[in-house]
Amino acid sequence: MSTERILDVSADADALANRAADWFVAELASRSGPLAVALSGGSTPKRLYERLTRDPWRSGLDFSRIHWFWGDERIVPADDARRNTLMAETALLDHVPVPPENIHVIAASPTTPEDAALAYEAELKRFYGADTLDPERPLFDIMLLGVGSDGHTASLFPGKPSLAVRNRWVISSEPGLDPFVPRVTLTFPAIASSRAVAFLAAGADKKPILDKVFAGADLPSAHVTAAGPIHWFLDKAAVGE
Ligand SMILES: O=C1O[C@H](COP(=O)(O)O)[C@@H](O)[C@H](O)[C@H]1O
Repeated sequence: MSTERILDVSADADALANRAADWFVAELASRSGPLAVALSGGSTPKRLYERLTRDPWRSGLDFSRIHWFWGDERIVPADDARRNTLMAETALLDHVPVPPENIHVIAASPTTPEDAALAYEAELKRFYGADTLDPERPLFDIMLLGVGSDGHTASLFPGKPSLAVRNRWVISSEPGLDPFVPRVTLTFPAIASSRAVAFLAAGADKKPILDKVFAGADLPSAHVTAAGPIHWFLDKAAVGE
């Protein structure tokens, strides 16, 4: 299991999105067979998603092979602007030739968070073809993550019992930060079953929490592991001079 960090610092959020898009396409190009990507919500990945609808990135992706999942979701109605799915559809999935069966959405309300989590775990197990994660065969090819101002990632919030869950792939979780709506999140073991993880964080408001993460603070985003290195796509404002 890798905890190696690779830092990639760009001039600004637009340059960061270009770097992350180059990396995303190159990562998937090196793999054969069906591909699994877990998307995150948040402001920074939106720019990456928009890049992937345009060349040169778009023509570098074989959309028939890519399956799209989410690392976490807000359990609100499907048309609620707080849905991570809605953001990814609007920025990316509505504009590219994705077979509908390749989009694996976490259920919206009125499904309860626990039912949504159980159904998503079953969906992931069906896709993976087993009930147990094999460290030699990661579930995801790419896992995209963000870091909140409190150090949370996906919907794994500091101090919450969800951080200790090892026997589930997907759970319902309580928010520790706005928006205070019920959430569903992958657990640490499911996130760790990724060939490559990329965190995206831009802007000066991320600097205080990134300073803590890189100083080794006990925060969810600092505890992510993966089969391969953990890439951090950042901009200069987020790291300071
Ligand atoms: O609530 C969430 O926040 C994190 C971080 O988002 P950001 O806008 O501060 O970058 C995000 O990664 C997660 O998917 C989302 O549900």
